[in-house]
Amino acid sequence: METLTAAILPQTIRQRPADSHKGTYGRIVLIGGNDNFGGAIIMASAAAVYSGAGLVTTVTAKSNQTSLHDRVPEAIFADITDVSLMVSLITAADTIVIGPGLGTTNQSRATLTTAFENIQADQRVIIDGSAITLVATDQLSLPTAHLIFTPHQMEWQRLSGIAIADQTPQRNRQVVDELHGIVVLKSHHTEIYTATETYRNPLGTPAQATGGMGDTLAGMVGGFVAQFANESQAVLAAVYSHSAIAEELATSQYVVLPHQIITEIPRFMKTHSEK
Ligand SMILES: NC(=O)C1=CN([C@@H]2O[C@H](COP(=O)(O)OP(=O)(O)OC[C@H]3O[C@@H](n4cnc5c(N)ncnc54)[C@H](O)[C@@H]3O)[C@@H](O)[C@H]2O)[C@@H](O)CC1
Ligand SMILES: Nc1ncnc2c1ncn2[C@@H]1O[C@H](COP(=O)(O)OP(=O)(O)O)[C@@H](O)[C@H]1O
Ligand SMILES: [Mg+2]
Repeated sequence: METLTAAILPQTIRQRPADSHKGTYGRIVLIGGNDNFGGAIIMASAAAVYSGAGLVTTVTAKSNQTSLHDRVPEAIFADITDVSLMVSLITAADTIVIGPGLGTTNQSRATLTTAFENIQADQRVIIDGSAITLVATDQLSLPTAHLIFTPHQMEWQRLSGIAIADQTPQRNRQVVDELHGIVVLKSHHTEIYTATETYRNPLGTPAQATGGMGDTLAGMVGGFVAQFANESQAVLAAVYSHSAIAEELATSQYVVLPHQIITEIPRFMKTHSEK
């Protein structure tokens, strides 16, 4: 297992060409946030915007519209019950993040199934939170695409069938190979399984143990893969940045809140970008 270092940052976070525009930096659609979990998709959306994604659309419950626009005016809102709109947004996207706050009701299941049916092979898809739980409990068939799963240990137990105590790199790798995607297995020592390598994130702090921290990471992963060509590097750089920012804040804070990490992303990326 390789240990991630800060070297991943300038390798991944490139200088922006002068003749670029928002279309250069990815069209990303985030799907999730029921009436109760609106905060999850708002944090994910904000993280994608602050990571530099070019155009961000959030497909969520109507009850979240005002809060979304208040917190993240850069994001476009779409009503999650408007199925034909969601399908057209998915069709036009480069990157899709699905699951933060989606919930596990019949409505959540219908949204996930429709999304999966309309995903295309060249798209990058981050599957997080409730979407992982639904794939596991309903044994949904996965779309053919560039899949990136971001489970915490309990979600990985549901998806892989491996009990938390038995989640060794060897056992995890067998399931990762069957999933045909990148897996970010989140814990106090997050591991990232790419097609060929396994990495350990040396950073992170218990100050991060608060709801919404993973929703924020899902949005960052989405924002990074939407912009940076090398998908594995983009995932590694997002994971590293999320924890590095948290560690910086934790030097003077007992707890680090997800929205505080989000606010710091543009400064952190500038400091650690390609020189
Ligand atoms: N403000 C919001 O709207 C929030 C919404 N959330 C959403 O709530 C839905 C359910 O997700 P949850 O993760 O809360 O619930 P889950 O039921 O999927 O997982 C939480 C359970 O897993 C256990 N667990 C074991 N190892 C863990 C580990 N390493 N990290 C985290 N938990 C571990 C916890 O103790 C807890 O019992 C998701 O869609 C998620 O996105 C949460 O992110 C919390 C914040
Ligand atoms: N003790 C800890 N040390 C380091 N990182 C942690 C710790 N606790 C939580 N985290 C990080 O916080 C995030 C939690 O993700 P998750 O459980 O999905 O949160 P949520 O779904 O509430 O947003 C992960 O990135 C995890 O690595
Ligand atoms: Mg989560």
